[in-house]
Amino acid sequence: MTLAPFGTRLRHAMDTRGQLCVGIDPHASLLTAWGLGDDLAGLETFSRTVVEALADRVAVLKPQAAFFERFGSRGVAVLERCTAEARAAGALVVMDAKRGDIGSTMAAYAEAFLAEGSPLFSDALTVSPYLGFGSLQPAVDLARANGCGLFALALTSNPEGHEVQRATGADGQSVAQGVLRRLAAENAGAEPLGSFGAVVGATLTEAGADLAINGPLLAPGVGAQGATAADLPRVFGDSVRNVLPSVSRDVLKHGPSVAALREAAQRFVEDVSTVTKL
Ligand SMILES: O=c1ccn([C@@H]2O[C@H](COP(=O)(O)O)[C@@H](O)[C@H]2O)c(=O)[nH]1
Repeated sequence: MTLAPFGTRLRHAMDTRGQLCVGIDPHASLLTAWGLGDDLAGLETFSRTVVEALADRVAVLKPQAAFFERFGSRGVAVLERCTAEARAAGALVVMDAKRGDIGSTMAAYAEAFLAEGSPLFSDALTVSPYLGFGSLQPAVDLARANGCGLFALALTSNPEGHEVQRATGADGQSVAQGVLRRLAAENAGAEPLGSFGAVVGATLTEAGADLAINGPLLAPGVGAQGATAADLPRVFGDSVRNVLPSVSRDVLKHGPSVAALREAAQRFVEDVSTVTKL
């Protein structure tokens, strides 16, 4: 099946369901808080419950691959089911695996997540451009061919990211600005929204970079890391309509009640809507 471009599908999802991505991060502490074991059965119940609660109503679900991989191949099998079920229920899935490598290895990573028929096929993948933006070309090509998207790490939500991302490159611009410029080039002419997004933390004091990339801006850091919806206009300025705020723990802590998970997500959707519609 040929998918419409990811940017088009994401714009529609954000306009109809609201600008929110909920992360599926099965921390050991959350499994325990939900009364589950920190084991494979707990992982399966946790991820199934989140998908049941939210996949038919939030725009995007973002499984954090690391929390599944810690259980080895059987954890990855849970991730496969979770991804397929979330997509079947209507959510877009952004796989948070932060892949980045060179040449044929990058191509293999891209095939793992962005080739139709792959067990982990996702609507978009987070990628690291810090082996050089050009090293992501196999993923850019496959994403474009298959109606998928990428989110490249530009200005991450953690303070440690600054030493690399704010460093000045040979062209006198910050390294992050260079990543944003390359994303803008990939999105040139795309309507209503390009498919090649940036990760820009909602925790930043200010962006300090031009975020007008004609693509989505995935904004982790809302909730447990301290940012709120009220911070979004300050960080994202005129690009706030293209922001996809991402919350994991601050929604997930309301489980295992399906109703409570839904209420928590809905509160974030409404908070975000208040600031993006100004
Ligand atoms: O800059 C980044 C990039 C990715 N993340 C990921 O998002 C979630 C955040 O979880 P919370 O519980 O809402 O803090 C997690 O999977 C991170 O790996 C990020 O936080 N910052």
